[in-house]
Amino acid sequence: MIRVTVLGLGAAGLPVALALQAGQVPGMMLHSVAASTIGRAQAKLPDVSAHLAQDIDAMGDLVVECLPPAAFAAVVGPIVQSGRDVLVASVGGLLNAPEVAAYAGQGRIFLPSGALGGLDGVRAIAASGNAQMRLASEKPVAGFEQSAYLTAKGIVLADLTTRTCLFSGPAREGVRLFPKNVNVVAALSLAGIGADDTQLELWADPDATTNQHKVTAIGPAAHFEALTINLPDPQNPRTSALTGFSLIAALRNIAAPIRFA
Ligand SMILES: NC(=O)C1=CN([C@@H]2O[C@H](COP(=O)(O)OP(=O)(O)OC[C@H]3O[C@@H](n4cnc5c(N)ncnc54)[C@H](OP(=O)(O)O)[C@@H]3O)[C@@H](O)[C@H]2O)C=CC1
Ligand SMILES: O=C([O-])CC(=O)C(=O)O
Repeated sequence: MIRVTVLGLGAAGLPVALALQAGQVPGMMLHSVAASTIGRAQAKLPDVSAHLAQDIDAMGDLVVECLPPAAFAAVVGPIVQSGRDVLVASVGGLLNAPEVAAYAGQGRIFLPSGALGGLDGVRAIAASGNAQMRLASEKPVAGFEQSAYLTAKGIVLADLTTRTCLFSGPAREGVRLFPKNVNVVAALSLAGIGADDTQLELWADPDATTNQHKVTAIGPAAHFEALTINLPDPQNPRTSALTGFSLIAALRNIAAPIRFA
């Protein structure tokens, strides 16, 4: 059995821990969990060993990272360095903290599709060369946080009455400015043609009730579009409910003798 540690028990991490606990990932078992404090982790999962996210010795063979982006680099780098494999929800962390990616090889880093559909087609189109890729993402206003960048652009989220473009530009810049919102474009970039050549448009819509992500990938062999319409997690509207299921699907794939690749 592969022993799994889940770091972060919010919208993404809690469903993963519960699925492991319920035996829904063949070949894997829930070993331990972490939240912002040991007490908060124990309150959510009283029967599971809880520790801090920095306590590497307490972790199992495979770690599922579901932390806020700000915690990513300091926590994930040393875990990968310790030789453990990590399935990462905060995919944008790999762009914002490239030193973490440099440790891959000591332990492996697995990337899920997260709240996005279509990365299989994206990878094939990227392999065909000469591709163009872009993502248009749209969320309810409650899915965003006011930031210095938005204020400098004259955008006050609380005042928005119409669908508004918050950002248009290269994925790398979008991930830097909106680390909690566009892990999806980080995943698209890493699966496809890279964060400098992938384009992002980010929209906030006061009337929206779903998080929508539309991938467009154009290559010499195929033209591909994938629209994912996600329901937001009820507790955390920034995060789509599909994210946790994508992590569960990724764990099943990692454990399976016959895998998608
Ligand atoms: N790849 C993708 O497509 C997507 C990725 N994401 C990303 O996934 C990550 C997790 O998102 P989500 O589940 O929505 O986040 P939440 O805010 O819902 O949950 C975060 C969890 O991390 C815990 N936490 C906070 N700080 C620490 C710390 N220092 N050590 C240990 N635990 C800590 C919190 O603890 P407590 O419960 O005590 O508050 C909480 O359980 C984020 O980076 C998010 O941007 C999100 C959506 C899609
Ligand atoms: O959950 C979503 O729809 C997308 C998201 O927050 C992210 O990619 O960071």
